[in-house]
Amino acid sequence: MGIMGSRPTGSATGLGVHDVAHAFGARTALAGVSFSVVPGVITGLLGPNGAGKTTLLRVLLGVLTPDRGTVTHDGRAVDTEDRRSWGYMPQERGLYPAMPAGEQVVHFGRLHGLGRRDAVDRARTLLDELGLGERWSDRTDKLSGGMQQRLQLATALVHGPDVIVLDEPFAGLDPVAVENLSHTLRRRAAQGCVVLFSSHQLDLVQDLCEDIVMVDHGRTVLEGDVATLRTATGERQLRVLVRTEDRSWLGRVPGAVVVSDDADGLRLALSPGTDALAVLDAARAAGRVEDFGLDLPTLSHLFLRAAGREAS
Ligand SMILES: Nc1ncnc2c1ncn2[C@@H]1O[C@H](COP(=O)(O)OP(=O)(O)OP(=O)(O)O)[C@@H](O)[C@H]1O
Repeated sequence: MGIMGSRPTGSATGLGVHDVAHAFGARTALAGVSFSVVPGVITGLLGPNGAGKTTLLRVLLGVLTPDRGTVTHDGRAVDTEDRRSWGYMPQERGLYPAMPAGEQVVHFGRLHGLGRRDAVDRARTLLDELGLGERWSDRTDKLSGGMQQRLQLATALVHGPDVIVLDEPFAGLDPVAVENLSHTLRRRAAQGCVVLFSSHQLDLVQDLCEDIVMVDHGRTVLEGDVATLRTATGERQLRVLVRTEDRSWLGRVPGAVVVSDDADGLRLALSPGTDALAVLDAARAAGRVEDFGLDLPTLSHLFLRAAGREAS
């Protein structure tokens, strides 16, 4: 049983995944996963390679029929018609290499039934939003990998879907592109869209996700509101750069354990209930403190804990 955050699950609005299980031959990819994605709340489906994320997204999209379980939208079982209106960005690229970037987006808009003028307007707005406005006329295969990824996203968003599902959208992107894509997803969520994406890069997406579903070996190990999950442990880490070789002051602060001690300073794990300011005062009494900060546990840390992999 995983640890659950504060947001109520099983809500009738948004997407619902109910007890989905699937095996490929003898290999169990999903062992009964349930969660919901609330409109307006960016939700990350997180887990290591092979956890079952892509399999789950394929079930959501109806590409794969699971051995067991159902998918609902606003409390109703989803059908092909519903899914056709969604925006989906698969992990593998599906763009026409020789087609110019802008035309590619227009083409997908037309497939969704948009008139040409409307499709062109939306494509222009989207390429500008994704930082590809200057590349409208360039052949798709002349764009960099990260640009093609953003173009793929544009093709998934051109028809203005209210359900957006993305498989590893951040893989291979540089920090600027990550920020750009994050901004686009935040905007869609703020407009009330359902936004679900998968990632194995937990710490890269921890500031973007509001809700998470963490899976491991086809099971949910952690689920809920990120802020609640990160604060709930009561653990903190204190970074302190103190100008002294003396470490004897550490003996006077119970509840602080040294995690690392290097050029960046000391990193101390504070057990729940430890007064971080008292620890900082002890450091200041020992020497000049040039920098300090208090961090919550990272999503990787929470994953390792929840999945019982701390020792590895
Ligand atoms: N078509 C398939 N045939 C056989 N086994 C499969 C197939 N697709 C996935 N699997 C297996 O199911 C499990 C889950 O795979 P899945 O691709 O869903 O993981 P993932 O979480 O998306 O991983 P990654 O982060 O590496 O993309 C793995 O053990 C994988 O080998």
